[in-house]
Amino acid sequence: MENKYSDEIKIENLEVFAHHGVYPEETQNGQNFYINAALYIETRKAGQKDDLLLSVNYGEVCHFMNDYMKSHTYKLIESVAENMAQEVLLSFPLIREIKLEVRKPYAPVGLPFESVSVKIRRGWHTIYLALGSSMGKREEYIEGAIASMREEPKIRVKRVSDIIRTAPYGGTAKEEFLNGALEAETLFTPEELLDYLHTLEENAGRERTVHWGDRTLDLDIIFYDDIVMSTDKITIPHKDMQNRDFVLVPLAQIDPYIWHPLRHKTVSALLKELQK
Ligand SMILES: Nc1ncnc2c1ncn2[C@@H]1O[C@H](COP(=O)(O)OP(=O)(O)OP(=O)(O)O)[C@@H](O)[C@H]1O
Ligand SMILES: Nc1nc2c(c(=O)[nH]1)N=C(CO)CN2
Repeated sequence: MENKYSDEIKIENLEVFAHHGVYPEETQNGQNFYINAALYIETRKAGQKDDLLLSVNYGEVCHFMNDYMKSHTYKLIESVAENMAQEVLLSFPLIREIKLEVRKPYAPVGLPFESVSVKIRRGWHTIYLALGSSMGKREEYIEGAIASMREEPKIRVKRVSDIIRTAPYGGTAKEEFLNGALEAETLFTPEELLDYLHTLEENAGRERTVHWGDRTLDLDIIFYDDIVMSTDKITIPHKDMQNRDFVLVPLAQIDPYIWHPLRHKTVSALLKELQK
C-alpha cells in the first residue's frame, strides 16, 4: 500500500491486560499484550495552528484500543489486529492509515522466547466507480446505489458527478443509458468491493444474462488507488474505460486530473483522445 502521508503519530508499547488466545487458560486468566501503532495523518495544519482538533488525540486512541481489547475476546492476535485496526479507522476519520502491531510476550509456548507478534497495515483507499442503468427506474437505481454506499461505514462517498444520458455503446444494449461516476474512500479490498457492488446490483434486480446488454444497474470499479491488477474476477483499472465517453465524461467532471497508472495520462487527456 502506497503511503502518501508521511506524517506519523507513534504509540509504543501500550500495555493492555486482556483475554485473547487459543487456549482456555488464556481466555480465563488473561495476560499482558503490548501494542505498537503508527497513525498516518497529515499533521501540518495542526502543527501550524497548534490545534488538537486538526489532529488526533493520541490519548483517546490509546484509551480506545485499551477498551477495545478488554471488551472483546479473540482466539488469534491476527483477529485482534484486524478488527481493532478497522475500528480505529472507522472511529477516527482523520487517520488515513494505521500500522498496528499486537505483541504477546507471555504466550504459553512452552519454550523460552522473547515475544510473538503480528503487524498489519490497513487504511482508506481512493476509488472511482462508474454507474450505469438502462432499464426500468434508471434514476432510482443509480440514486439508490449511491444512497446505500453513503450508509455503508466502509465506504465514504466524496464526490458524485452529474448523471448524464448516453447512447448505448457496444452494440448489444438497445436502450438509452443514464451514467455517472463517483469518488469515494473505502476500507474494502478490490475483491470485497466487487462483491459489495454485486449485492447492490442484485438488490436493483439485475440479472446477468447478456454481456453488454441492457441492465437495471451496472457498477464498475474504474480505479482503486493506483493499483494495477488482473485476476479472473477483476481487472483494475477497468480494461475498457478509455473507450467509453460515458465513463470519462463523468470522471473528468469530478476531477480532470485523475491519473491512469497504466496509460500514464489523465482522464481528461484520455477523453480528448477519444473525442479526436
Ligand atoms: N473493474 C471491474 N469492475 C467491475 N467488474 C469487473 C471489473 N473487472 C472485472 N470485472 C468482472 O466483470 C464481470 C462482468 O461484469 P458485467 O456483468 O458488469 O459486464 P458488462 O457490464 O456486461 O461489461 P463491462 O464489465 O465491460 O462493463 C463481473 O462479474 C466482474 O467479475
Ligand atoms: N451508454 C452506455 N452504453 C453501455 C454501458 C453504459 O453504461 N452506458 N454499459 C455497457 C456495459 O457495461 C454497455 N454499453
